[in-house]
Amino acid sequence: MAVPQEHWSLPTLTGAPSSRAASLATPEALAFVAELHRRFEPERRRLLEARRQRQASYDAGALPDFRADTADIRESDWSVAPIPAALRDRRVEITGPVERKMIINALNSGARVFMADFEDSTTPTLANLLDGQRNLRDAVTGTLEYTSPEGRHYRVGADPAVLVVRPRGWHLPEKHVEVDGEPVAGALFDFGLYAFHNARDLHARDLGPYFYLPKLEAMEEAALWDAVMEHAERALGLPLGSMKATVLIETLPAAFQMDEILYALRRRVVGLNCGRWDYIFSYLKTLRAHRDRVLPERGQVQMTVPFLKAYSELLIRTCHHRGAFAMGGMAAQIPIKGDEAANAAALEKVRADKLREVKAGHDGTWVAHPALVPVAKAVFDEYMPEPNQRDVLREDVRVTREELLTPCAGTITRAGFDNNVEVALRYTAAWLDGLGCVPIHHLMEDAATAEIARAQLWQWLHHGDLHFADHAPIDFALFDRALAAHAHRLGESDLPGATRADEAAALLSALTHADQLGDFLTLPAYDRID
Ligand SMILES: CC(=O)SCCNC(=O)CCNC(=O)[C@H](O)C(C)(C)COP(=O)(O)OP(=O)(O)OC[C@H]1O[C@@H](n2cnc3c(N)ncnc32)[C@H](O)[C@@H]1OP(=O)(O)O
Ligand SMILES: O=CC(=O)O
Ligand SMILES: [Mg+2]
Repeated sequence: MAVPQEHWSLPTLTGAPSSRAASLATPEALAFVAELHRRFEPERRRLLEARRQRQASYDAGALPDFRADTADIRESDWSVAPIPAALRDRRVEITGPVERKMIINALNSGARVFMADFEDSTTPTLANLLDGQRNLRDAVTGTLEYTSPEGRHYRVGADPAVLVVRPRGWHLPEKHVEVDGEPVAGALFDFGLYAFHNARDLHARDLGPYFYLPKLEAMEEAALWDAVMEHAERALGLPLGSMKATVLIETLPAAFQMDEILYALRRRVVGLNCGRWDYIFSYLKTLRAHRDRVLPERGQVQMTVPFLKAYSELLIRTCHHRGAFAMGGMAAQIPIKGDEAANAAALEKVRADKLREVKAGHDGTWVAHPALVPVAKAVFDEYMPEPNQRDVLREDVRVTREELLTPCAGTITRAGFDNNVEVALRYTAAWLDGLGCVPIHHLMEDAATAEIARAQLWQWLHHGDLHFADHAPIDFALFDRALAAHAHRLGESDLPGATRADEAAALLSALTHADQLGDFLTLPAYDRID
């Protein structure tokens, strides 16, 4: 409930970040965040409630569809605003958490863009968030340097990647900052602090500020971001539309509203991105009650399967018809040290993924590691000699509702089940320990990929009648045994999260045994940090 203005209190920050980091949470910056909260929190809550209602209808048997009330947006002729020069060539974008050394490495990686991530790859401890904001501020002012414990010195070189920041999604609270007795939204905290400190400097240099917007489910959620940015532009004295956004299409409901999301943000949107991992998670979550739409184990759900191919092609067609960029996504493979053959095979998988993307018409792609920049760049340089390929309209693409909703064929193996248990556990434990992205069996695992593992386990166990490829039933006893074994092994190891193994196992057990699939792993996990 809105608090009357005469009772407004000053925002409070709890917790004990380092003084250097806390120097960014100034009274003025927090007042800026508080103003965002007071203006936009009611609408954020309304939109989260709309998500719950839509999900209830899917649980009752309905299926997502293109909206009747927005047909005119899909059918009429309009384009997004002109793209700023700094973002006209986005062939390779590197992503990573907002950790100091990694930011420097990412900016120096040779990628055109660096997406600094407060979402899938960052655990939102107060220290991570404020250190991250500090690091980004230093990057913007050109003072970002780092000396490692081994004495290696890092500084940003000439021609760094263009900085794009991904704040948290609409669903996450920021419990360390309260306004009128309520926690602010994580999204508004991340966006607000970054914009407050950096927007004017970046704008003065024609470098932004630029944002990636995660996990949207409807055009109204995009419209809320547009209103937030408009307010911030006015408050900071920037021209309207100067804050630019690229939107991840990484939920199943959003795939039915690509035109609408572009339209809602048309003053400032630069493109859409195929956030494949959250998209698969969202497919599982949205259709969790639909026994006929269960997916095979996650290793078999590749971008080449029909429902994912349809989603990526629809994204390319939609973006290019509106003058926007159609960004590809993240291959999960990362370099493998000490095994040349395995490393070559991993790089070849990345190369094949990028080749598929550039040939389909994507204007650029994501990589998770600096060593993958040259791999992706070589493919895009060869097949996309111009800065982008927005002129490839993909008129041939016609995607139906059923194509987006039809699951791919495949199986569930015991190894796939066990891998889901291991990844969900190890990732959750690392996340609780403050590490939001970790390598597991030579794959990048972050909040999105771990959610797939967790959601699959829930779905396979709760349908109750599913079997492994060898016909053995999938049951809770097996899950409990696998979880206990992995928790023991992790606890005995020196892997990330080892000290949080039991806590992570208890959380996963509760989430997996619960009658309802929890919306996000990171929500109950957030109660266990700081
Ligand atoms: C689904 C999605 O949302 S995808 C987007 C979110 N996910 C990400 O952004 C993934 C980012 N990637 C990472 O976090 C890491 O690459 C990991 C965790 C997967 C692997 O990390 P590591 O095992 O530490 O990698 P590795 O040891 O090979 O690193 C070698 C060097 O590259 C650096 N590096 C690795 N990944 C990155 C990155 N994404 N950005 C910048 N530098 C990086 C390391 O800091 C290290 O630097 P150093 O040699 O100066 O010490
Ligand atoms: O954010 C990206 C994804 O794949 O999820
Ligand atoms: Mg994601």
